[in-house]
Amino acid sequence: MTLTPLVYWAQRHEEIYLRVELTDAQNIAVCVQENILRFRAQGHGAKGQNEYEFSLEFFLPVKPEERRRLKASRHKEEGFVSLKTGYLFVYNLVQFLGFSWIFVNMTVRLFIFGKDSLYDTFHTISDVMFFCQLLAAVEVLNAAFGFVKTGVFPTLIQVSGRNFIIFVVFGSLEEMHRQPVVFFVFYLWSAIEIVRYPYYMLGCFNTEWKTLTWLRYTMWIPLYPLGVLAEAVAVIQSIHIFDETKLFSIPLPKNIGTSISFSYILHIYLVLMFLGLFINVRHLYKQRKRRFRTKKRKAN
Ligand SMILES: CCCCCCCCCCCCC/C=C/C(=O)SCCNC(=O)CCNC(=O)[C@H](O)C(C)(C)COP(=O)(O)OP(=O)(O)OC[C@H]1O[C@@H](n2cnc3c(N)ncnc32)[C@H](O)[C@@H]1OP(=O)(O)O
Repeated sequence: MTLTPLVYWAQRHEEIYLRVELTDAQNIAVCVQENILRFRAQGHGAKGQNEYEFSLEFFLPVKPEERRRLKASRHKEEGFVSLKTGYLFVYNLVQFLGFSWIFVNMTVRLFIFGKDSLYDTFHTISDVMFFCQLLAAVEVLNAAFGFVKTGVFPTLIQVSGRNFIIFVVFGSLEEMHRQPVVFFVFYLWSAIEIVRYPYYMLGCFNTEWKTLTWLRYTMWIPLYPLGVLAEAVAVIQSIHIFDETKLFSIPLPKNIGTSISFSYILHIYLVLMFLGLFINVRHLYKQRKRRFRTKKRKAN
């Protein structure tokens, strides 16, 4: 008589996770033909040491590339997966706490001090923002090493774009510290992150909260163009300061001229910014379509 092991089923977006309750499993045979998955192995299950098998019929055929992933997800990888999940969860939690502190602090200060709070955002918030944005560089590595299913380039654009603004435009010019534009840039950045990171945290446990998913894939529509616009204002405001202070200017040999102002780089950066905006808006639009298309299909 064939014995059937306990099989746990979990499902998210376009993936199905099956956990077969067998310890010391050996001679594992898993195959997927069209929409049927067959499993057989020897191991210790509910009826002791035995041979166990089961087959499952899916609603639709399994994509060939998904079958490969299925074969690869064996015992040895489980430890790595839980380590990766733990690492991602802690990373997302730290970022969530950092950006929540920024957002709440700025909101409370706005209510208490009104317009005056716009002028000292840099002094009250910049340390935590420096920390969170430096840490965000990890996201490029996460994408590059395949820890998360996302493109390296959009992440690189996002992280380097923000870090250029915070470290070069704001950080190096004291004259920029008291500009209200700092408030708008920091507020727009943190508004999206207090939604994005909890969304990822839930994702680490294959869980989702529909309202949060909707917010994650919708809020960028007004926030991203506004954020880039605020950053462009900051860059434009800094141009004459770089010209006057000659900070970061490139000295030239005497017979050619004095120096090349850093403001030339800023003009090029302004163009890159709108190119970056276009690339990332297109990326986020695709992610949104993918997410909501999957959902609609499931609902039908
Ligand atoms: C070569 C350098 C050139 C430099 C040029 C510079 C030009 C600069 C121009 C641009 C300047 C931008 C400045 C920024 C402004 C602002 O931020 S304004 C405020 C509004 N901003 C936003 O809305 C953008 C927020 N940021 C993002 O959304 C991301 O950073 C992103 C890279 C743009 C898109 O994220 P992405 O990861 O690709 O998409 P998701 O759908 O969220 O994720 C895909 C899947 O990956 C999983 N995942 C991702 N990260 C994590 C994680 N940390 N932990 C766990 N899981 C993660 C995620 O769950 C998804 O998986 P599934 O759910 O299974 O699909």
